[in-house]
Amino acid sequence: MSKRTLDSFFNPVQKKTKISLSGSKDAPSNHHTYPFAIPQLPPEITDILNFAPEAEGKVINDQPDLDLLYFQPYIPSSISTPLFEFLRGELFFYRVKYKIKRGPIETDINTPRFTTVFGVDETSTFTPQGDLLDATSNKPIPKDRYKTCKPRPIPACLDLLRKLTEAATDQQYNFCLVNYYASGDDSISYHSDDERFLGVDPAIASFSLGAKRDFLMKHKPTPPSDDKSTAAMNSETKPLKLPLGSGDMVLMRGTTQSKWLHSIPKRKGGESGNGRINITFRRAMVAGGTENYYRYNVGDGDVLKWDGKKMIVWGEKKGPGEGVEKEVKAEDVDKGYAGL
Ligand SMILES: O=C(O)CCC(=O)C(=O)O
Ligand SMILES: [Fe+2]
Repeated sequence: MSKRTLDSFFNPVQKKTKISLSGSKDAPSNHHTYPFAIPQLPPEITDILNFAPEAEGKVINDQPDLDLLYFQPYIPSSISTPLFEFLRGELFFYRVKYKIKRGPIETDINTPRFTTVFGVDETSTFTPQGDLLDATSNKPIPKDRYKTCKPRPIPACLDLLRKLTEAATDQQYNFCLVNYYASGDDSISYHSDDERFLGVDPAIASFSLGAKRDFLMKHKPTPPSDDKSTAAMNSETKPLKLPLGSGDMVLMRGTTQSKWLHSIPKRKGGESGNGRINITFRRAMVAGGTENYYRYNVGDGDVLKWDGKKMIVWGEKKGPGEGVEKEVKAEDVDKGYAGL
């Protein structure tokens, strides 16, 4: 039997309710699909993150079909800037280009923000070693399950936030999408995240870090009808503007996605030049969701990394640990988020 010292008798071991005790001493997250390893969050951040949410969520459901839970903030204010700096500095990003076809016309789309994504839909799970298993049989997945992408496990630094968010919102998430808006020229146009692969009335938890940006919402147009209640509702709904600050979280749930649109419009001046990160947690139900998310958030272009001042192309090394100094600018026209 081990002896207890007098000191430990008077200072009994604290019972911790932490979800994860991972700190910077643990190995970085790595996987064969990652261009480079992603460090663990430093303990200065994880220790405080366990106190989230800092504020109680406020329900916003005073308009037809709208159901939001707004945390102002969710992430304790003492760590929102360090967390923003950590994620901007340590994650890999992409500037995705793709084509859309409307009838006979093909249009080139340059996504007007930096993006990255991690996760896999409900039909598969990652082993701790990073291998994909079928979620039902627990056997390796068929080779052709993901034809257009290689799913990436959520790194520990984002998985801790995912687990905390699951507990606080009583929902489950298997995807983490990250947007980086470098300046007021970066944006996301009006869309809804109501793809079939998310199931009916999906809950989406959306975090803001860094510069304050306006989050605009408006009801989807309702088809003209003789029905009085529809006409009444069209005139009843008014657009909403949430000035999302660093650490805020908006949980969109119920019919919000099927009936409302949301956007982050371009802005001149203000804080937007300092950069903003958005993290969304979602739950995709089928393999098509996984293929969609990787296509529109990773794509097949260059890997980009923050060099302390700007995003540069990573990979073509010119010296130890350095990427080529090729600035990636927000040259894009926001032709519209396909949101397919
Ligand atoms: O940046 C935001 O707050 C919104 C991002 C968003 O709507 C999306 O990624 O679908
Ligand atoms: Fe969205």
